[in-house]
Amino acid sequence: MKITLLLVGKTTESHLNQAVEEYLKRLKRYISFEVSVIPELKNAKNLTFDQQKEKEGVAILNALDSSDEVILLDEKGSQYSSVEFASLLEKKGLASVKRLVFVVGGPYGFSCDVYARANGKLSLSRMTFSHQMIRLLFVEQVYRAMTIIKGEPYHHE
Ligand SMILES: C[S@@+](CC[C@H](N)C(=O)[O-])C[C@H]1O[C@@H](n2cnc3c(N)ncnc32)[C@H](O)[C@@H]1O
Repeated sequence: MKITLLLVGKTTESHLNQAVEEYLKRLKRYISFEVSVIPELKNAKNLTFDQQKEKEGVAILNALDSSDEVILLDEKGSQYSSVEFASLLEKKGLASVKRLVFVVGGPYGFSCDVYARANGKLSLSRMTFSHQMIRLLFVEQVYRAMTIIKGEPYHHE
C-alpha cells in the first residue's frame, strides 16, 4: 500500500517544513509515503470563501484516482488512539488498498463534492489547527503508527 498526503498549498512556514521533512525521512524505512501539493489558487483574494472551497475541491478531485481510498482530515471526523490508528493502517494494507490518500483542506475546509467522494474522515482533535500545522501532526502520527506496527520503542502506552 502507498500512502499519499494531499495538501492544498505549499507550507510557507519553514520551521514546520523542516519538521515535516524529518518525519518524511524517517518514514522511508517503513512505507511508500508521498506528499502531493495542489498549488494555491491564484486569484484567491477576489473569491468568496465558498468559491475558494469549490475551486480547491475541483483540484482535489482531479488529483484522485477512482481506485483511491480517500480519508479527509477533518476535526469533525472519527477519532482514534495512536494504537487504533496503527491498526487501521495495518488493516488497510492487509485489505490490499492500493493507495490510501489523506487530504488536508485549505483554510476554509472542504467542498460538498469532496465530502461526497471521501471514504472516511479522520480527526486528530476536536480543536481546529491551521492547514499548515496539521501536516506535521499527521506525519508524526503515521511515523508513530509504523513504529507501533513494527513493535519499535517509540510509542509508550
Ligand atoms: C483551518 S482548517 C479548516 C477549518 C474549518 N473546518 C473550516 O471548514 O473552515 C484547515 C484544514 O486543516 C485540517 N484540520 C484542522 N484541524 C484538524 C483536526 N483537528 N483534525 C483533522 N484535521 C484538521 C482539515 O483538513 C481542515 O480542512
